[in-house]
Amino acid sequence: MLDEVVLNAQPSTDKEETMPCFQTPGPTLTFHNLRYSIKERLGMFSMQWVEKDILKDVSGIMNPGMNAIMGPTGSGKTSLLDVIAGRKDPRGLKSGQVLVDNTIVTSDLRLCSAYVVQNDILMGTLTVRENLAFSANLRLSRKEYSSADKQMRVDSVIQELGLNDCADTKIGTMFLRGVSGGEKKRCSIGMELITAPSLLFLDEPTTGLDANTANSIMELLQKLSKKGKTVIFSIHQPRYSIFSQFDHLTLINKGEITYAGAANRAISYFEDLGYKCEPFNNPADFFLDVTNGTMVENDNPLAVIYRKSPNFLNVKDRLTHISDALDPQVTKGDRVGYATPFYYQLMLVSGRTIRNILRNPQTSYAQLFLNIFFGILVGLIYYQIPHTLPEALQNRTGAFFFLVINMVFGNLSAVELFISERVLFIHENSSGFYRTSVYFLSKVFADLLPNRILPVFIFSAIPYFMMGLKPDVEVFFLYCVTLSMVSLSAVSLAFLVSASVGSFAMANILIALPYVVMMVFGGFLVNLNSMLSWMSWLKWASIFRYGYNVKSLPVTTPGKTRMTGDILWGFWQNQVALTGIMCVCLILSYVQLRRINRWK
Ligand SMILES: Nc1ncnc2c1ncn2[C@@H]1O[C@H](COP(=O)(O)OP(=O)(O)OP(=O)(O)O)[C@@H](O)[C@H]1O
Repeated sequence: MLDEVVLNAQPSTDKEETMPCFQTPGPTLTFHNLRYSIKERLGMFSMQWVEKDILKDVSGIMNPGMNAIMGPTGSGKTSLLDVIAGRKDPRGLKSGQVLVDNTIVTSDLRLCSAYVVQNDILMGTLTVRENLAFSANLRLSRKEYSSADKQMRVDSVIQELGLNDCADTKIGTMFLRGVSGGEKKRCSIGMELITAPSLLFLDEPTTGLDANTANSIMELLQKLSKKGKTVIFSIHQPRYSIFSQFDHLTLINKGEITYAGAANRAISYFEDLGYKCEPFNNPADFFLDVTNGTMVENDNPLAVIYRKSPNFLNVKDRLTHISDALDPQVTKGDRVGYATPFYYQLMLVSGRTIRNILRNPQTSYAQLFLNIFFGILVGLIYYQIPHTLPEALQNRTGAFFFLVINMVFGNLSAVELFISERVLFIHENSSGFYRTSVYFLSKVFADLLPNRILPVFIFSAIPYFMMGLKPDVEVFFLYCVTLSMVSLSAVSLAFLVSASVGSFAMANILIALPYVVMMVFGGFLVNLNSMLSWMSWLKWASIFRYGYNVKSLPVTTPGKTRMTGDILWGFWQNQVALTGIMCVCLILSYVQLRRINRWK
């Protein structure tokens, strides 16, 4: 289904037909008296919090064209961009409003606006065309766009962004060299242009790129702006050729605006204040030097001067007119829904997950190899278990404990399941690609189940026959079911940990703890009846215990081939308990995914 847009089609040559997405005129974005603050702890162990303003009473107007937000490191340019793009936690916004074409904007605008993040977030195992097709299929409504329309949109974006040469090259991963940095950035911009946005936000689009690539990215943005789009971006210290492409410049320092107006009038503004830009000095460097040089402790004299300047008074005047005409009942951004239905999203996201596993199979191979290796090892150690006591009992107990340990600890790799894609999920989910439930179910159906069940069956079969357990299909099946359930419960717990934390180090610590506690309460290392009663309840949560209980099933009893009702009843009780653990972990994982902080 990922191929809903036919991926290898030739780019259309009809210019008029392929460019409709770049014709919509951009809106005017205004922001009034924005004050944004964050809470900081007074000291590392302090219970007291202080509020720190990172945007202080900031107002401005951004028209269609190239709107740059510039300032020194930590000045608040990304924060300003995020607040006006609806990406920053709305709880921090203490006052002010953002309007798009004189209509109040809610933070749900992020679901339907275009925002290119600083670090390109793309699926590395997919090609440029496949990534763009993924965006088109999910973000363009099926009612309004046929497959051919979507394909045409992908082709036109590839053409417009000059991505023809690398359209069928993979983006690249840790193991795979892919497209260049500039091509990756173009592809990230293309992911957003697919929806034909008239308003485009970009966070530091040139950071990490060499001078020529940075220049070509900015030329591309300028081309878009010339077609009427409102392009708003933060940028740190651009070279002159880039600076000269700006239409509007907002200079910010310590959360306050020190200049806002036409970019080509900024030098004369500062020269009027007595700062001289040397003939060969880069204006961007000059502005940062002036800004940094005038800061006196917490005073920001340039911001004070700006607030008295005709530029600011003019902005204020226009903003007052807009405010007066405002209808507070009308908002943009609420009732924003997804462009595609649930089942369709599930097919596309699952398809991408499977494709990603197939193209990046190292972990799956390692998992399979480990299972086969341990299967043979267990089979050799406990080869043809004798039927006489005490060897029969000791070896069978040891063998089953070993099997269950492998089932549980063999799934440690599952903690990376979600962490490795966390940033991608947050970006796509908050940009309105798909629902959280879709992502969660795609992981369960396309990753968790197939990746964990197939190796378990291979692993289980090898030692079963080597150990000389009961040659009975029914018993073998029940034995495999138990080990699969042990594996799935252990994976679900790993998935819960993976969904709850953002770093591998934390996840490894958090998963090791319950696994070890469960092992202790598994019934092999300690007699559970002789334990302190207030501790012994932990046995009910032990995956090891329920898995280990299977040991009574496949015993070769000469002359007795059927299982008694008691044994079967005990067997199903264990399966119900394992299913319960699995379901609880999966439900909690889903809750954790929903709780992830999507704000910047
Ligand atoms: N969520 C947050 N939590 C804590 N501090 C924050 C948060 N967001 C922003 N800040 C602080 O606000 C200030 C402005 O940050 P911001 O990222 O907007 O600056 P910037 O100008 O974009 O810097 P840079 O060029 O280094 O990216 C910084 O001191 C930063 O530490």
